[in-house]
This record gives sequence, structure tokens and C-alpha cells, in this order.
Amino acid sequence: MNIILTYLKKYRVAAIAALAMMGIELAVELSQPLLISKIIDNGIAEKDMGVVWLWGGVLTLSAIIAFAAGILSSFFASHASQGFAFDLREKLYEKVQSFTYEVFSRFPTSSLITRLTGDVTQLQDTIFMALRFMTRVPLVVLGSIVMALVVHVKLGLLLAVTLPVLILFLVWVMRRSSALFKVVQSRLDGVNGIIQENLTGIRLIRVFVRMGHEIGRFATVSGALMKSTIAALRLTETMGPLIMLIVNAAIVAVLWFGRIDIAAGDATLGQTVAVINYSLRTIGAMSALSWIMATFSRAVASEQRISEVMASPEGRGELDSAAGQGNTGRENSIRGEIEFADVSFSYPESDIAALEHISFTAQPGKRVAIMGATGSGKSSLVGLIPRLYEQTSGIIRIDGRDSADIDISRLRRSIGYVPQEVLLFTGSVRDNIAWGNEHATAEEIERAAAAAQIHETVMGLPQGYDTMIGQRGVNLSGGQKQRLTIARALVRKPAILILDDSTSALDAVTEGLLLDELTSMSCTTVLITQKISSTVSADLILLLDEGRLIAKGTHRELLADSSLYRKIYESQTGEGAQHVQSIT
Ligand SMILES: Nc1ncnc2c1ncn2[C@@H]1O[C@H](COP(=O)(O)OP(=O)(O)OP(=O)(O)O)[C@@H](O)[C@H]1O
Repeated sequence: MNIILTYLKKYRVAAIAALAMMGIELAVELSQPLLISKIIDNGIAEKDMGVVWLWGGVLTLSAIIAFAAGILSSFFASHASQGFAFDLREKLYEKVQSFTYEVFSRFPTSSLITRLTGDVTQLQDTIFMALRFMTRVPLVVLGSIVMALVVHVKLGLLLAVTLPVLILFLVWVMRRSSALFKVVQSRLDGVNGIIQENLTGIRLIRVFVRMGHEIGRFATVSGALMKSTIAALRLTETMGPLIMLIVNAAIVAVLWFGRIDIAAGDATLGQTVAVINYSLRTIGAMSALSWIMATFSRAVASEQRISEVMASPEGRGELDSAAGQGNTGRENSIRGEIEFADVSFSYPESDIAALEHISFTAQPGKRVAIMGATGSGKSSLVGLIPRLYEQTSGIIRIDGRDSADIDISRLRRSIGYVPQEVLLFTGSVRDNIAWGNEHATAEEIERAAAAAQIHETVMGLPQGYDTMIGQRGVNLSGGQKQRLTIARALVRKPAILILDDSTSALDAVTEGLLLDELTSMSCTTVLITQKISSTVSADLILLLDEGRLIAKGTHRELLADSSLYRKIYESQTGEGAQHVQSIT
């Protein structure tokens, strides 16, 4: 409830107005059976048409007022619920952006998407319903019982005794069904996860002819969602008929005792009709209850899921780094010296060390190449430089200062990072490069593209730099996409450039030209590579094996000192020999 109260506060005027209008609508509705009883007892029974016209007119007017109040109530309820959802979604999005990488990895992406969309919409619908119907239903029930008592105490009491039974029953259903709906929402995460994987991997699925398998996998999770939804709804839906049974029993009792009382002269026909009318209104309100309870139980589950996101810790300065995209590069006066002093690192939920006792120094403007088998810790090592994760022990110094003491935004603004997985955004080629530095001029964008060896290719595209790139850059080749992401990093004019296996799709000649450009840009480059052609000209090569630094030095030093490096060299100097020779 905290989330709802916190974010609805801003819209309290609209919410109160919606409730007030609903109150008017309700008051009018509750007065109608009373008016009808007057028409029967004082008008029809007494054959007084003047009374019939008078109260008939009041009845019609009250119906018009109820109609107008209902419309206004809906209007205000929509305003409050939509505004609430907009603010909550925005806040959640901001919250997720502010997570450290570590916290972010705790939530599956599909679950975060469901929480930001489905769960927020659930709360939005619930608020609308609460303002329009939810508060109305208990008030109609309570109001009807009070009015029935006012009209005729004895007959009214027959309706009133149903109330405690109904309340106990509702509380029990509510408790059980919100737990069931939590399962439903987590199954929805599962369905969204499979959809996401399938849409992302559609090419792979087609080529591997795994459509049948994937459809089966989807059917399984979708079936699980259906089963849990049915289980949750079954509970709330059996509630409706049971409530009907209880209230209908009360109506039968009112009819039975009403007949006896009318015969004895203790009640009038109009009073009995009014009490029955109030009982019918109670049934009407109650029949909406199973639907309302389902929505409300679901909202309780959604609210818990949103609270989990809201309660997760934020990373210090994470948001600033996103906001400060413009101030990139050298203006931050980071020179680019990187020192790892006895650094060890384990992933938060893993007992195995990804890196152990790593020590090296990269001088500003120099190139460090990191080599090692898959899983040896290369990506983990470079991820520590922009502090995606914090090391478990040891110190990382940038320009001689403990990087933990450097403002994280300032640190990141001076880093150009090209991750292993290429990610382009929908937009033009220019937009994609400028994403690295939104203040970059056209000339700077083209210079970065030229350095990344993609300028010529871009000029050959139909609209050059204004060519639109489809979702995930479908109209470019793997190597072209890779170079575009390198241009995006270079346009930041970074003091430190991290290339996580980002030259894998480049041919040896293009790669050589790119490395030459990097040398002339004089940024400290940390390059993960599997290719000897990239290591030969590096100022420092780090050879990793199972998280340990087993050799470091230049190409010549490692050829002399490291049997593993020699082996890699020899294995690659079959096909790539001539190129390597020419560089050395
Ligand atoms: N998010 C994570 N949580 C837990 N363990 C992880 C995580 N990412 C990587 N690891 C583990 O850390 C170790 C090092 O992984 P890392 O990605 O750094 O290797 P790598 O050398 O970059 O591999 P590759 O060349 O395949 O990219 C591996 O054992 C891996 O299983």
C-alpha cells in the first residue's frame, strides 16, 4: 500500500474529487428505493397521483444527477490513475538505471520489463477501480443495510446478519488469492523471458531448425501461466455464487417475514419492497466483488514486486554518469594510467574467484593486450576499470589515485568501452556514433568513424551518415556493426579505451589500420584479443589463465618466457604467419 499512497499523493485532489462524485452517485442510488416506497405507500396505495408525480419527478432528477456524477467520477479517477502510473513508471525506470551492475544482474531482464509494464498497469487499473467501484461496493453494501434498518428494523436485521459472514469470507479469499497471483506474475516473467529470447535469437532458431522446440518451450511456460491464473481465478470466482447464496437466503427470509408482518400490520408493502430492493442492490454490488477481489489480489502481488525493485540499493553516482554523457573525454583531465595492485575479484553470488592477485601497470597512451582462454577472466578484468563491479580485494589506481575515490561519473566519462556484444540503437548511423558523445560535431563524428575504419562504408550507404539502422542494426554486416560501436567509443575522445574482443570480426589489414589510428590517438587502450596479430605491437601483454596472470610482458618477452604464449603464437602462425611476420 505504501507505493500506492506515496505516488497517489500528488493526485489527491483528483482522487478525492472522484470519490466525492462517487459518493453523490451512491447517495442518490441509495435514496431511490426510499423514494419508490413513498410512491407505493403514499401515492399508489392512497391513489394520490400528485404524490406519484412529485416523487416520480424527484426520482428522475436524482437519476440524472447520479449519471452526471458518475461521468465526473470516471474522469477524475482516470486522471489520478494515469498520472500515478506515469510517475511510478518513470521513477522505476530511473531506479533501475541507478542500479549498480551487480544489483541489475539480480533481476532477469524479462522480470524487470514485466514489473515496469504489467505490474504498473495492474496498479493503475486497481486505482481506477478503487476510486470508481471498490470503495463503492462496500459502501453500497453498508449503506443498503443501514437504509434497510432505517426503513424497517426487523426486516433490515435479516439483511444485516449476512455482513459479518461476508467479511470473514472475503478476508480469507483475499489472503489466499494474493499469494496465488504472485505466482501468476512470476510465470508471466517466464513467458516474457521466452518471448524475448526467441525474438532476439530468431536467426539462430531458424538456422538450427529449432522452431518446433521453441514453440514447445513457449507452450510449456504459457501453459504454466494458464494453470496458475486459473487456480487464482477459480478461488475468486467461486466466491461470487457463494455470496449470492448467502444474500439470496436473506431475501427469502425478508419475503417470508415481510408477508407475516404485512398480514399482522407491522410492516407496509412499500417497506417490504424497499428492504428487498436494498437486498438486491447488495447482491448487485457483491456480484462485482469477485472481479474486484481478483484485481485487488493481483495488485497486492504487483505492489510487492514493484517494492522489491524500489527497495534495491542504488549505486552511488550511477545516475550522474548517465546524465553526464556530454562531458566526455580529456576535459576530465584523466591521463589514463591504469594500475592493478594485487586485485582479486569474485562475482557476488559465486564462490569461485574470477580474478586472483592481478598486478600490472598500463602507462598513459600505451596499449595493453589481454589474452587467455575463454572464461579466464578477461571481461571481468576490464569490467573493473569503469567499476561495473567492485574488486573483492586489492587496489585499482587511475593516474595514481584509488579509483574508488574518483567520482564514478568522471571516471566513466573518460572511458570509451566497446563491449563484446554489439548493440546498436534504432536511429541513423550518425545518431549511433553520437550516442557516445551527444555534443560531438559532424566533423568529430566523421573523424571517429574514419579512425574506426567505417567512414568509407558509411559514405557508400544510401543516405551516408543519415542512413537509418534497423532494430539491432540488421542492415549492416557483423564487422561493420563492430566498427560502428568502436567509432561510438572513439567519439568520446576517451583517455582509456576498452575493446572487449571488439576486433574479432575485422580482417587483419583493417585491424592493423585501426590499431595504427589508436596509437596516434594516444589513449590508453586495453584490448581483449585472441589474435597474435593484435598483440605483437602491444606495449604490454597480459596472459590470463583461470583468473590468474600467468605471464606479462611484450611480444618478444613472452615469446622467450611463456610456453603458453609461444604455443598460441605457433598455432596462429600457420594462416596468419605472413601478416604477423610483416608487422614484427
Ligand atoms: N555475471 C557473472 N556472475 C558469476 N560468474 C560470472 C559472471 N560473468 C562471468 N562469470 C565467471 O567468471 C569467470 C570469468 O569470466 P569472464 O567473462 O571474465 O571470462 P573471459 O575470459 O572474458 O571469457 P570469454 O573469452 O569467453 O569472454 C568465468 O568462470 C565465468 O563463468
